[in-house]
Amino acid sequence: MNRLNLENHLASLADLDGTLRTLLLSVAQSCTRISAAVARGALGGVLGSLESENVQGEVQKKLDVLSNNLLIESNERNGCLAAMASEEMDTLYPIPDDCERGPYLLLFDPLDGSSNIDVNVSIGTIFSILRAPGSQPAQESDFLQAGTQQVAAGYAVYGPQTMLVLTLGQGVVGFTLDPDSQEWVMTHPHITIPADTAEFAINMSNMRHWEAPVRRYIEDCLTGDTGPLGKNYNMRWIASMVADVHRILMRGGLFMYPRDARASGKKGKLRLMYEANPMSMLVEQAGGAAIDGHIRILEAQPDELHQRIGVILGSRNEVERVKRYHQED
Ligand SMILES: O=P(O)(O)OC[C@H]1O[C@](O)(COP(=O)(O)O)[C@@H](O)[C@@H]1O
Ligand SMILES: [Mg+2]
Ligand SMILES: [Mg+2]
Repeated sequence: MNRLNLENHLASLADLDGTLRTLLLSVAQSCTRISAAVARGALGGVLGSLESENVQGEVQKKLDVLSNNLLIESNERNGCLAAMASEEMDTLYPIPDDCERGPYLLLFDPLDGSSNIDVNVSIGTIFSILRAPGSQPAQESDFLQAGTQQVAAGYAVYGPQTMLVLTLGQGVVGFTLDPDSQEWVMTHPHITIPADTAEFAINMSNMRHWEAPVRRYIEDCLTGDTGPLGKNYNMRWIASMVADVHRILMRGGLFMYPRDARASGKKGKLRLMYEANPMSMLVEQAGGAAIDGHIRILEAQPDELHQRIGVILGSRNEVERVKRYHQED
């Protein structure tokens, strides 16, 4: 069989800047290493929590920190980066003085779906790449660029198969990690999201805190074929954004982690820079849409590195309907 791997695919893109190519291979290499740690699970002593909390007050799992360290280790010496930023680090990570610096910024959620680590359910790594504005040394403000400025975004999902899903702004492609050769083999050359769906994903336990437009939409879905949407809906909630978004990229659907009335939910739960932006770029590039309720997520102007945002993304017609419900509210 003639197999196209990630390296050959990137080499075939004539316009791709060589530094960006090196960076993408280096990020993919970090994901290969994280995948190996995830697969060892209890045998590798990687399950369970640490005593520490991250800047957002969340208890860190061993794998959150391990994955963060692997990403730093694999990427600080590749000569591609001015700095990195992560869910698990309070502020930016500057490239050390003894390493060559490069023109890009790398942001990541090293381990997404932390509550699923210890129960052997799909988890992942999400990443976003921006251009560094050029100031040396890099500053936190360099990262505060709208999602439209991303030059690449993607994720690895550690599930029944390990996959890497990537966009460089010209469609979405998917690779599967061959467990024998440890190669990322292209298995999904043109990922697209159908415009319509009859499947939604939301944490229903938060229903009493939702804003009216979200409540209205879900009530319409639950009414089924006798209600205004005229069809019966199914529901899925994995509680790993990476796995829920992966399902949507594979077969369509609507994913929502909306803002809600709780003190902790007023700004949304998911983080703009390393969760919402990269996933929104992937979803848009696959023909879907991504909004915070009112505006396109990719146009949100970030004020801080760990900023949160409401997220509604997936099949285009369904996202438009939820947007309309927000406008009518
Ligand atoms: O447990 P909840 O409230 O359903 O939240 C689940 C959401 O939180 C997240 O786990 C947040 O990401 P982290 O695990 O990286 O903190 C998302 O992946 C997921 O969609
Ligand atoms: Mg996450
Ligand atoms: Mg995380």
